Amino acid sequence: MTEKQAPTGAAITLEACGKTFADGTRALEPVNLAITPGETIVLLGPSGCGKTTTLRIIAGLESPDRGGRVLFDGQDVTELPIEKRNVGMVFQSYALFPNMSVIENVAYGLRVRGVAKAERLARAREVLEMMRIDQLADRRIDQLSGGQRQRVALARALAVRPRVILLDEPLTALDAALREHLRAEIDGLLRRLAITAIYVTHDQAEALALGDRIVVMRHGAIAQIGSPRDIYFRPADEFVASFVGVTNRIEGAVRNGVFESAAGRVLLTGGDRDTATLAFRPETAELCAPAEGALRLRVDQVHFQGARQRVQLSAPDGSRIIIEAAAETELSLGQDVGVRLDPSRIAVV
Ligand SMILES: Nc1ncnc2c1ncn2[C@@H]1O[C@H](COP(=O)(O)OP(=O)(O)OP(=O)(O)O)[C@@H](O)[C@H]1O
Repeated sequence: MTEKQAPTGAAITLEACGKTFADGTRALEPVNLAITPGETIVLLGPSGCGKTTTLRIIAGLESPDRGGRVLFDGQDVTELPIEKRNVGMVFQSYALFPNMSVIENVAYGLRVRGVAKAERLARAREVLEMMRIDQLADRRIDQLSGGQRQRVALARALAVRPRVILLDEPLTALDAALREHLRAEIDGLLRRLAITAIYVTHDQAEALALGDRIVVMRHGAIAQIGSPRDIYFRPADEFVASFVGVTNRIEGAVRNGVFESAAGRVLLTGGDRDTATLAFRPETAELCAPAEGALRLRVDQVHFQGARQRVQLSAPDGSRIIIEAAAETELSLGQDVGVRLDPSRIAVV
């Protein structure tokens, strides 16, 4: 991540914004959220948790239930329609005009705003150059690849110089390699422009890479708001822990300051408990000889990933543990191994 410039984006505040649809579906519990100018906020959560509804309320495509308010830079915009809010939007499906050229698509928002032709084409070209796709200016949309289309969609959203850009799963339709590439590009662009951005995704890797802060949502409510590190290393509850990456869990009990389970014993600093769950991330554990580890487990599966390998282990009681190991470590299925844990990176819940 590079540092952002002095912000040019709007501060956005949601006050008690809930949403009940006409058919009675309660999509959103009253949500409070304060987004600072220039910040990139990621709304993360499983399908149906209310991410898109939140985004549409900010855009002005949906109004919140009575009592809810949306503020841009302190000004109440709750009653303002989308075209008066100066927001840019990018969707998963490109929503470009197929019969117009790239530059006409990018200039479209300026045309709607009554900007004269010469100026709107100049501004559209400027955005295309900034995104390094000016060589595509005269192509038709159906002559573009998926990645190019999504760049054009982003250029079109930025051309109107919005105070906030709203992105709803913009990379979902693209293949994995392209997704990662474009994600890095979007990150660089948002930071360079210091625009306020709200990005909806159900992909945790995308959220961790892009967000200044992440809002984890569940059943129409906010489960946790925090920096990517907060969310990853200090999840507020089981739901956040399991949604954001793989977490290993071992059931056991704590006696005399020692966590005891079928997989092994771990020295702890906390108090005793009859039932306890030890939780840790795959990359915080280390393989070692069976006699040297806190846990003793059996190798069930090995997935070679290039620089690393992901190893699935099992305990005598059947519980499964995933860890990451250096690719050079040779492992055979059924082999007994030890696992060393970093005491500062385990949680007992
Ligand atoms: N116009 C509508 N009428 C009735 N229910 C709706 C409407 N739009 C959305 N919903 C419901 O509101 C809930 C939240 O939907 P929303 O689209 O905000 O979820 P989401 O988190 O964006 O999900 P996804 O990741 O699948 O897009 C869902 O149960 C959905 O079915």
